[in-house]
Amino acid sequence: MLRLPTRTLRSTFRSLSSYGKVDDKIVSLICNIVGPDNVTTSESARNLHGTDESFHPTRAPEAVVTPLSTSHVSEVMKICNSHRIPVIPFGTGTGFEGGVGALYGGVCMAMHKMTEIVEVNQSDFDATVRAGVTRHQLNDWIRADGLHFPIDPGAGASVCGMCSTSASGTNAVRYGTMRENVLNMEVVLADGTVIHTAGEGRRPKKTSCGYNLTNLFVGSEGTLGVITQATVRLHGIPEATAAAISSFDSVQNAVDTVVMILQCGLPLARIEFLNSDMISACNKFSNLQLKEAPTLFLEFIGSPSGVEEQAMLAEELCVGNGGENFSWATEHSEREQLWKARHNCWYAVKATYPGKHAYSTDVVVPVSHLPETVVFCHELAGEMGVPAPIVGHVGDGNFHCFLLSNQDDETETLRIKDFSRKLALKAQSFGGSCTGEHGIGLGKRELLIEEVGTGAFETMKIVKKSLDPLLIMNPGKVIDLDHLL
Ligand SMILES: Cc1cc2c(cc1C)N(C[C@H](O)[C@H](O)[C@H](O)COP(=O)(O)OP(=O)(O)OC[C@H]1O[C@@H](n3cnc4c(N)ncnc43)[C@H](O)[C@@H]1O)c1[nH]c(=O)[nH]c(=O)c1N2
Ligand SMILES: O=C(O)C(=O)Cc1ccccc1
Ligand SMILES: [Mn+2]
Repeated sequence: MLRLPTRTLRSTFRSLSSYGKVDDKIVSLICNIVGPDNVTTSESARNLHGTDESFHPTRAPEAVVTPLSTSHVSEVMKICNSHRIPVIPFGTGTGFEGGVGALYGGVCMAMHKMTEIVEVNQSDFDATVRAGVTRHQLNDWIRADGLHFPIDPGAGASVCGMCSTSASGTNAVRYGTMRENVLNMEVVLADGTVIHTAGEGRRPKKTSCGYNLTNLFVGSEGTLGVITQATVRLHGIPEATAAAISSFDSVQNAVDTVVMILQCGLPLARIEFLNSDMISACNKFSNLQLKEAPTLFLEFIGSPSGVEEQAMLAEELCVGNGGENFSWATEHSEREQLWKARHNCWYAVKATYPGKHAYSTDVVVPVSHLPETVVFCHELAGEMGVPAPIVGHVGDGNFHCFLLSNQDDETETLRIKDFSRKLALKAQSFGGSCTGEHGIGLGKRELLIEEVGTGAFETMKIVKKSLDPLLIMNPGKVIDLDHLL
């Protein structure tokens, strides 16, 4: 039976609610560890490291530290823990949920100088990278070996940042998310202890060895420790690839087609849905001439003949549901142009509505509920007068609705929050989740409680307090401090 913390524990926590300041003494202690070039209190560096892609309220950290090694991270953690100073890990700042803001002050642990690709085991299909390595850098390194790391959040995120948010992207329908692709991580805990979640040097493709600490830290959003190294799965670059596109006369028909294609067991590499507002933004931003209608982008991989067979079957299913303009390309440059435009959706909509604040929803539902959830989203946006470009990794039942508001218009901002909440509750009512890949951060903390229920939430609190009793790791994210004090 799970229990709330005892009264004594509660009063201890209450007395800890004020954090230590990063004064000159702390800066000089940190400087002694990492050297003067690797700690700064400059305003520009602090501002840069306090913000991500989101519109969530934020605050700059008091100092930015750039460790060069795991032992640097560990020694800095020991200082921060003993002075009760918040530590906020920072990868590349491409997150969507306000994860890097220093809400209670403290030190930003910016990982970009830990850039080593430690090893690539070509014949075992795995690689180990330090925290500053981005997914693009890893892919550039392994391409000549015929390998790739397919998890693709549009941005050039760090691999360890992706571990931290449990990221995925357009390839997840084929290759899974970070959860299925991380084999081991080195993590520095709040008190400076260094652990390897699956044991030092281990990289088995399967394991039944005790509690799954790897998946505890995947998705922990910097609230349980600093991930200093990750061992990830790699995959072979497919022999042949084809991309296809088809437009529909209604959202319903387009999304029904997705369900049908999945039910036929067609081994897709990607299947993405874009509504007409999103296509319109992409046409302008990426200089495309696509019909402004609900559209599917698809990709097939395998042998040349297998790819052709898949594309023809997909075409049949699309046409059967009223899909028009089915066209497919095997040419690398044509495919690149299409997927580049898809990955630039975020920037395309931001450019279409300059000056507006952008927010993205991230619901995911069991795929049989996808059509009604997307249609619900589309109609609710219409009713509420909210412009709503939609794009989604529909093969996983996951989609994003891009919401825009005037920064100074409080009513509009509230309307968007209300919309986002209604959509998340709808997804939860279908057995889905308020976030498929962007995380909880700041905006979805209440939805987390509704989603997992009291028992699981209390268990999460116990985990957090056990690993970080002084609550210094990225405070205020995922679980509101009020719930922990
Ligand atoms: C244009 C575009 C498109 C997309 C996306 C972004 C952008 C700008 N994203 C979101 C984003 O890329 C994703 O959340 C990444 O995992 C964030 O990685 P960063 O390295 O930028 O982490 P960032 O620095 O933004 O940090 C994110 C969170 O992780 C923590 N963190 C970072 N590094 C850590 C470390 N080493 N140890 C512990 N905690 C750490 C931070 O404290 C913070 O809470 C996304 N995502 C997605 O899943 N699917 C998608 O399709 C897209 N698409
Ligand atoms: O492109 C994606 O898949 C994203 O996760 C980012 C995003 C979110 C909402 C609208 C456009 C892009
Ligand atoms: Mn996405």
